[in-house]
Amino acid sequence: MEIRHATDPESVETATAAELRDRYLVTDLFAPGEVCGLYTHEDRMVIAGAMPADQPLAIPAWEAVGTPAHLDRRELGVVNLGDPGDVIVDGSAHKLGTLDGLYVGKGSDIRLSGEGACYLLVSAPADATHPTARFSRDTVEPLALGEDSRASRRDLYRYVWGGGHPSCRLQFGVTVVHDGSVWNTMPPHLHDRRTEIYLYTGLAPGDRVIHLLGRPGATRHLLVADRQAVISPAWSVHAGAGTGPYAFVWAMAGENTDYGDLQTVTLEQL
Ligand SMILES: O=C(O)C(=O)C[C@H](O)C(=O)CO
Repeated sequence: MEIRHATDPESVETATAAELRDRYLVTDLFAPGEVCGLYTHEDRMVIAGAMPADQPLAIPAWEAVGTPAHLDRRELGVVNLGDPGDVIVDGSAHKLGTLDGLYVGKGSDIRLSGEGACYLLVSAPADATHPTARFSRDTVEPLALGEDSRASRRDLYRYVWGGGHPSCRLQFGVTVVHDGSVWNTMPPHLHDRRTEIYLYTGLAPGDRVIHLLGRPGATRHLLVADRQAVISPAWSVHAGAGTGPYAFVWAMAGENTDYGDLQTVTLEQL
C-alpha cells in the first residue's frame, strides 16, 4: 500500500510539476487480479482499485490501517467503473452496473467479483455501523448543474451525501459531464472541513482532464488520464476541463456529512 502524507498549501506554489504529481496524482490503482491501495493522511482516507479476474477479491488488511480486517473500524464506498459485477457483503450479492455505487458499513466482510468489473473503493474511519445500501445510477435523481453556453452541463448523482443514507464521515457519488461540455465544478469551491478525492473515468486514451488544485489565487494544474485520481486536501479547489467526454467519482470524508458545507470561489478570487 502506498502512503501519502498530509501537505500544506504553501508548498503547492513552489512545487515542481513532478512533485505535484507525486503528492496529489494517483496513477496505479488498477491491475487485473489485484486490490491496489493508497493511504492518505488527509482525513485518513484510503483509496483503492480492484479488478477481479476469475476469483473474487477481498480487501487486504493493510498494515497502515492497523486492524485485523480493513473494515473493522472503517466504512466504505464502492463505485463500479467497468462491466457489471457482484459485490458480496456478508454473504449477500449486490449487482453493480457501470457507475452504480454501494455503501458498506463498518465491520462488514466484502468480496468483489465479476470479470470485467473494475471497482473504485474509498474508505474512511467510522465509529458506528450503518446498513449496506446499493445505489443505481438509473434510479438516483441527479442534480442538473451547469449550462451548455458555459460548456459545463453535468449530472451529479449523490449516493451518500448526508441527505439520504446515513454514514459516519464518508460521502460519495458520480458526476457525468454532458457531451459537448468540458467543465466540472466551475465555479469551484472549498470545503475546509473535508478532504475530497476525484477519480476520472470514461476518458479516451489520448484525452486528459486538466485539473486545477491549490488555494484560490495560487492554483496549479495536473493532467489526469483515465482511471487516475487526485487527492484534494481541505484547502484546495478541485475543478477541471476535459479534452473529451468523461465522468468522475467524487468521495469525501471529514468533520461532517453536510454536502452543502462548502464555500463557493468566484472567478475573481480564483
Ligand atoms: O460537478 C460538480 O460540481 C461536482 O461533482 C462537485 C463535487 O460533488 C464536489 O466537489 C463536492 O464537494
